[in-house]
Amino acid sequence: MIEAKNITKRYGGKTAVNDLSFTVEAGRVTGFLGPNGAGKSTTMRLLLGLDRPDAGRATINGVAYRDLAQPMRVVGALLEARAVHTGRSAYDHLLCLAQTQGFGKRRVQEVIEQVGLGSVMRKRAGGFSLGMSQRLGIAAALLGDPAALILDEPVNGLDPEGILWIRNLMKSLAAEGRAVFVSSHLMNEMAVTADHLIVIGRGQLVADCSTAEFIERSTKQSVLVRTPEQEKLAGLLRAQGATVTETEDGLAVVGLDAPRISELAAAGNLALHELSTSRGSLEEAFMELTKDAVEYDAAVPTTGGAK
Ligand SMILES: Nc1ncnc2c1ncn2[C@@H]1O[C@H](COP(=O)(O)OP(=O)(O)OP(=O)(O)O)[C@@H](O)[C@H]1O
Repeated sequence: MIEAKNITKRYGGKTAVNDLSFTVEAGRVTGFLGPNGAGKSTTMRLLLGLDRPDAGRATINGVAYRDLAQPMRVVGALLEARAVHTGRSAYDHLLCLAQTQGFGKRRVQEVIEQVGLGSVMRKRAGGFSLGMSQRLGIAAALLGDPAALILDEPVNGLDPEGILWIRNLMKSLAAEGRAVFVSSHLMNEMAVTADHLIVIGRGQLVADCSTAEFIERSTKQSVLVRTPEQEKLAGLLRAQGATVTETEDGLAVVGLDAPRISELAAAGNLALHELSTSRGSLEEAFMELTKDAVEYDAAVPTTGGAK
């Protein structure tokens, strides 16, 4: 379990992370979302002991990273895949890392196979594509068979095949009982990958809830209605408290669901030519939510995790 308790980090006059608390539970993928500059990388660096918080405490399985006797056995991290730039082969790079922690050649071979780099393991890692570098970075993170993983924007710059691969890997690592904490600024990607979401804006917590709950609460449902009697129906629906907008496609109705609209139309003897329900874009909801962290601080559920 990864835990941040009231962590704050300032750089000069800039507060990058502001009194942030959350828990990343084992056995699920927790998405860490926020627009660029929200403080995601800083938070991950604080969790990994690469920076010291000005206030608060970050722990992994109850212990601060710097106090872990064998950190790679507890938490694996992918921060900057390109940081792997090296003249060494992928195999030698991993072997060096492994030896610092007392892992053998067999473990190196295992993680190489796990990330699909078997055929290129003798090639110079410096010449790897971004996708291959990401795989190598993940192999390094997995070396110690850690209970927790911290991955900063692992899908950035990857092709669709690479994105799918990382998505499935994260899910399977969580299914094995690990705590998987993954940052992204892409809401749609996290919606299909994460079980739980922690959303920050301007260094502050904006939401901490299940992905399903986030989607349910954040996107407005609207119903498109086509009828030859547009004005009459619009009047009927407004009288029931719905917000009705006349668009080129028909009436866009918010505040009443499709069954209720059809009942009201039937009662009013009005024909319906189309009735379809849609949800607003998740990406739009996310941008709206994070555009002003303070304004939206209390607007979204913070169930489970925020302590
Ligand atoms: N070493 C530093 N010195 C000064 N300011 C910093 C430093 N590191 C981060 N910041 C500032 O802190 C804020 C949070 O940055 P951070 O990189 O954590 O955000 P992020 O959510 O990871 O964004 P991105 O997705 O763009 O990486 C930004 O305003 C950034 O400019």
